[in-house]
Amino acid sequence: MPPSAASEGGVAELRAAEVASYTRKAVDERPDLTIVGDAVYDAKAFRDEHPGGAHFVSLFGGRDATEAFMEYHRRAWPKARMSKFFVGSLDASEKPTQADSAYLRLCAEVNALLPKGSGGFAPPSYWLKAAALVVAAVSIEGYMLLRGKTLLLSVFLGLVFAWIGLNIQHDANHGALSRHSVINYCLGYAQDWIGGNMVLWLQEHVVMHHLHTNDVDADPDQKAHGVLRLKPTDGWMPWHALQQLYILPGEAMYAFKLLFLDALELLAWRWEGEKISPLARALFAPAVACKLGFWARFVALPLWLQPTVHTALCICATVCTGSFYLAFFFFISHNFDGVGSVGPKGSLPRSATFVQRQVETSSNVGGYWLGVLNGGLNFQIEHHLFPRLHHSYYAQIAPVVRTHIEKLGFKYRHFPTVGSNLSSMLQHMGKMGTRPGAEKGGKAE
Ligand code: HEM
Repeated sequence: MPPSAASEGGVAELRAAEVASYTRKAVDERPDLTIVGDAVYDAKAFRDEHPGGAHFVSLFGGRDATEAFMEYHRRAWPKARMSKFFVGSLDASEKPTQADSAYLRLCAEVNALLPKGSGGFAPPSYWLKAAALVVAAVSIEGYMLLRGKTLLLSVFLGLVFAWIGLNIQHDANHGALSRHSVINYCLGYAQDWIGGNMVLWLQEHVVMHHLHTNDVDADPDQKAHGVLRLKPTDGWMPWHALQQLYILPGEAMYAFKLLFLDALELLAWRWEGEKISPLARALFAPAVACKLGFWARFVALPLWLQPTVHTALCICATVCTGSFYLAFFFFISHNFDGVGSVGPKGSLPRSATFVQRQVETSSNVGGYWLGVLNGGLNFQIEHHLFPRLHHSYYAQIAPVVRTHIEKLGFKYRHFPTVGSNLSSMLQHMGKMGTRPGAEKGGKAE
């Protein structure tokens, strides 16, 4: 018996009629399905009707999308409207993910602050900034191809790449630029233009990092493979005692992983050991083509035109500058003294509410103008709470968010300057780098 599309009770009626029930493991093996709350939906059928674009739904094929829906739409799941895609219920042995009612109340407050009819998408003035960045990137790169590279321009190009990452690709790949999904989708490829990869970024950032921020097992940004010790659950190695010294140069070196090693992850269709949903496989061929295109355009062509060590150094200068700038700002916003970590032995249990998990694992720094430069990502708390809200609104909503969060009794960290945030990050790295027990004269782990 199909559920009544018009009634909120449709799912309950179906359940009474003994609909199929799925364990989480069964859904994990069925990328065409997705879980929302206590119900299972046909993601493959729904994705082409998704107003935000098929790729976002595809990436959640085989996963639980309860919190993804909540944070990307700022409202409760439209159960009745989705009843035609309902295929069964979550098995009674499983605990359904609950929507966070305090978060939904905050969403209503924030939605009321947005300009009428904007939907929280980019205001017209934003497009001038985006156009200026694209023109700058293309002109500098074109000029250097024709006239030869200089180290200074190469470093500046790296900064422009980073600003494109922060101001264009980031919003586009969170679906926050335009209500027209095709615009977000196309501009999402700005990530490939600057040397990254859109599909890997979506998996790493949208699917994993945003929903599992600072989770000791699930946040890919917290996996440092022994190079760094970021949280108390990581094992200690002697070189961690020096991690405050090598963290900053390491952020520049991260470029080489993004540019080259990521290709291996792409070919294996996974990120940090976590599979990318097979439902999103249509993104594979464009991703490989873009990667090859970047190597041809940015590495092979300049070296073919001017095969010198200087050209190679200039290429490295651009990618290392871009990598440093991006990694620096992301790193200080989730790694600072007193930051929360989620999961067993973390400071927050996974059962903590969505709001608490997002707010206590992130921090803000600076104010409006840093937001203009960095695509609002200095307002990391607002960004983590509302990733599909265009960054130009973050400074405006921040005071309301802060009041709401503090009323809930959660910690809201806002560093006044980049220097104070940096020093807190180094303090955190120093604490994590100290041999566990050493400060009390105890034994190492
Ligand atoms: C992860 C990134 C996602 C983005 C950027 C995104 C974006 C959007 C946008 C722009 C809309 C139309 C405007 C709106 O209704 O707010 C929309 C609607 C919708 N999306 Fe998504 N979406 C995402 C993920 C998902 C997922 C994972 C699901 C569920 C499997 C989902 C289910 C829906 C539904 C059901 C609607 C229609 C809502 C309604 O009419 O009330 N979305 N989405």
